[in-house]
Amino acid sequence: MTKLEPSPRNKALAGLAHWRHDPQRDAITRAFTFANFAEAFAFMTQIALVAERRDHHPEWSNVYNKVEITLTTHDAGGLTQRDVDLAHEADRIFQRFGTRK
Ligand SMILES: C[C@H](O)[C@H](O)[C@H]1CNC2=NC(N)=NC(=O)C2=N1
Repeated sequence: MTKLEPSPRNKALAGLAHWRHDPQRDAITRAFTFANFAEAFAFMTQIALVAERRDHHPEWSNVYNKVEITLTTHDAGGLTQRDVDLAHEADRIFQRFGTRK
């Protein structure tokens, strides 16, 4: 998997409104907020299963009801389609949590 060139990358970023791109690392980050820790951890569990199935894993942190996810492809040294796909999957999973504040 090769790094996305600027033009396709910017096109992909336009479809990921809640994610911010760090050009230094060529990584994308989004913070997710939930009603409580149980919801946040349930979200993480679902992401973890997808990540393991795809062999593509997030950098993330959790503080109580917040989960911050950073996606980049370590093998490629930057953003690839795998990150874009996982970001969309995270957005889709998040939509199923109706209890967020
Ligand atoms: C050996 C294994 O397939 C690789 O190390 C995978 C695992 N998960 C990964 N996850 C991410 N985000 N980037 C990678 O380059 C990556 N590589």
